[in-house]
Amino acid sequence: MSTFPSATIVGYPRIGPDRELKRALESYWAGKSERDQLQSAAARLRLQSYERLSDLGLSTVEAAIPASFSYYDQVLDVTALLGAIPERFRDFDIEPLDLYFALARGHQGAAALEMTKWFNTNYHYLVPEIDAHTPISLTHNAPLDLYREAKEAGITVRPTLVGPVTYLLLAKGIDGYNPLDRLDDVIDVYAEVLHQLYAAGVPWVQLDEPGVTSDNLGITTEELQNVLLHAYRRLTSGKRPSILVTTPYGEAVSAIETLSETDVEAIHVDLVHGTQPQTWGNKVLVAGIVNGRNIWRADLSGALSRLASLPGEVSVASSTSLQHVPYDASRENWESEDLALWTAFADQKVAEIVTLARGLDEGRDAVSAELALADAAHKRRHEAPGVSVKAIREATAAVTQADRERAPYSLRADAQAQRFSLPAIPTTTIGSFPQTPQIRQARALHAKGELNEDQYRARLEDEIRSVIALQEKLGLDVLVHGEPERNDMVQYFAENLEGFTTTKHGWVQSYGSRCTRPSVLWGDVSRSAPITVSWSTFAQSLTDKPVKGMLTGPVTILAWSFVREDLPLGEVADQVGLALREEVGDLESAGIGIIQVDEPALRELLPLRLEDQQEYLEWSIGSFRLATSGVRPDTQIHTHLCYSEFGDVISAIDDLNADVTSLEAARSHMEVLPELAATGFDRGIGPGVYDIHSPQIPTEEQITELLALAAEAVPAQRLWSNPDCGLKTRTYQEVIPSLENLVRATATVRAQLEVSADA
Ligand SMILES: Nc1nc2c(c(=O)[nH]1)N[C@@H](CNc1ccc(C(=O)N[C@@H](CCC(=O)N[C@@H](CCC(=O)N[C@@H](CCC(=O)O)C(=O)O)C(=O)O)C(=O)O)cc1)CN2
Ligand code: MET
Ligand SMILES: [Zn+2]
Repeated sequence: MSTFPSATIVGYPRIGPDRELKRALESYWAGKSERDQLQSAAARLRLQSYERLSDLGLSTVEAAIPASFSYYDQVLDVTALLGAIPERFRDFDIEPLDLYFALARGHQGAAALEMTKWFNTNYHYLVPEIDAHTPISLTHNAPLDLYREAKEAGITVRPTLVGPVTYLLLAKGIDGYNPLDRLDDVIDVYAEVLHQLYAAGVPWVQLDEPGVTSDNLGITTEELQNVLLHAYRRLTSGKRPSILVTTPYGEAVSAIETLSETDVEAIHVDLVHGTQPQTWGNKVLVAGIVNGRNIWRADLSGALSRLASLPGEVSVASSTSLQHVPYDASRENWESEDLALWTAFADQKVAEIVTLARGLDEGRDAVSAELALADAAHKRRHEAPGVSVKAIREATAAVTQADRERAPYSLRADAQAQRFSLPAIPTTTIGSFPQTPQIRQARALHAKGELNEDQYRARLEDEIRSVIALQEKLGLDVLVHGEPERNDMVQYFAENLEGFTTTKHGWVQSYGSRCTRPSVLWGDVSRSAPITVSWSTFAQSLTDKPVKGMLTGPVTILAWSFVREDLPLGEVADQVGLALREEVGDLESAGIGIIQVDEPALRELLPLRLEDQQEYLEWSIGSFRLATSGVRPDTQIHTHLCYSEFGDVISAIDDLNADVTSLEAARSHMEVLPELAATGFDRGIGPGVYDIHSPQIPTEEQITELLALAAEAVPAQRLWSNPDCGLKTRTYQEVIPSLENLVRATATVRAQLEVSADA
């Protein structure tokens, strides 16, 4: 076995410091550039990343640098490697890279693979579809290509793949099939890949097994143990490079003990989100001590003490891949010196890891300057203005259970029915309308000072006028203003609340070419002025139909931001909840009768371990209720959740106590409705009747079929008709015919119900 480097990372961002990969991908997809242009842009990006990591101190000779590139998604990469292509894609005569994109984005009527959240992050992977007949055999050893490409540039990288167990745990079995039944076929391919890597002289390979940290994947600890033993005994039996298995995102003690009974050479542990195992045999322990999920400067002194207490051969690493954080904090123009001092993005984290490795090797004194700086940053957090604001602390301390309660639902339902007199199965949308290039451009000009406040506002009001006119023409029942003023549903609120800051270059990949700039929640949160009221009242002034007020909920604001770690999350959530409660109150006072508070990330933040879930649900639901319970009975509160897999939070949907809940449901054919009914849920529900993630326009028949299915599970008085999610990523060309079909289909189902009621 060759030695393992003393410092490494689990993975590095790949979208490019200036989103070069995003631009190259979107240009290629739009037919504006050739495949080889995309491929050379990607190669440039990879080599630049390796050089950067080497400048930051990772070894170029010891396999310290992971080859963690992906064109779209690391799980899809394995699907491509295995050739595990669902039948609907098998007859296309297209190049492998185009087939890869077809799986991600759909192609000529073949629906894309489903996309879902990667563990408890805002990154999405493409769900493999595996059944007894899925072809599984090595297509092309892409990890080997990456190794050779780097080798030519004089750098020994560590090929990195999602491990076989996690791959199958994340896969979807067709018709109840258990994907793990194909474990041996998958291992055959991995073994072949490893053998080829070995033959090419690759010293180390990394297999990521985050699946072992989750209780939500339908496997018992015991079964997992057997599967791991079987997989890694087989994988280590042939000729192969040394193997590092990583276990990021959570608690992995028992899996690590199991892995230590196999012949893998190194095991990674997430020491930030999990606990330290008792034993890891004679393996190299790759200690994930620098947090890959946040952007706060590490407590180097504490980390070094902890590392020094670990017996055996230890390598210093990130807790997870750094793909969840932006590249470089030094590029930001921070609004205070404190923020500059407190923050560390991927590059700063690599430097921290290198520092810790040096401290471990040469002793504390060798890194005393770095330790002192980190200590000073932590000390400063306690004193800095805005970190602890007395009035805000008093307000959250004064919250009572009564602040989280509304009048009984029956009373609300009557008051609302009188106030709004909506038809059966009211039609609505989830909030955003297409973010056109013109809107984005106006925002960019406004940011540069080339459009003043009034000019920018005037453009957005024009947009709202046209969105309202369109909805009236379509015949929708409850309208929205379309959210044109928002760059992002979280960032927009962060820009308008105290206690947050936002970044200019802090892009993080969310899925494919789509990125977000997570906001930074560093201080106590409060609202200094109304945020959305003028937009909502402007929109309402244009129509007699109700226009929904539109807010993002506390849990989602937290989930999609980098949150301070010196206060319990539940308390931070209540601060945000109180700020939103003021906004809800102002919307109500301004005559907005329906207010939607989106919580698409409620499921995402659900802890991976069962034992932690109850506490989470208490504070998360509590903060939503705090935000929404201050209103009159005749004010209708809506919420919106996406990303199916509601199973684990199904009772939480009821506990939110919203009057109307819209849910993603189209791709899963309304499966959620009977589950929800079983919990006793009896309020308004809008199961999505078409999938907005696909560019394909749903037909009237398709929508009618889904809505009729929904009408079997939910009485018409409580059923709503809406798309699965917001329309911001779509074009008007797609949106207009889709909504026309939605309105027609709804009319058809209403008529069917009347006929059967008369009969
Ligand atoms: N935070 C967050 N997480 C989420 C979602 C979400 O909406 N927000 N939705 C779910 C799915 N994830 C998504 C993530 C990103 C996007 C998305 O559309 N991202 C846009 C960027 C959105 C944005 O921040 N736009 C800004 C900045 C846009 C921009 O790139 N501006 C140009 C300049 C303007 C121009 O000339 O076009 C630039 O900076 O170069 C704006 O509109 O103001 C993208 O990648 O393209 C959609 C869904 C789950 N997680
Ligand atoms: C990711 S959930 C999106 C909800 C938001 N109101 C929208 O329509 O875009
Ligand atoms: Zn949504």
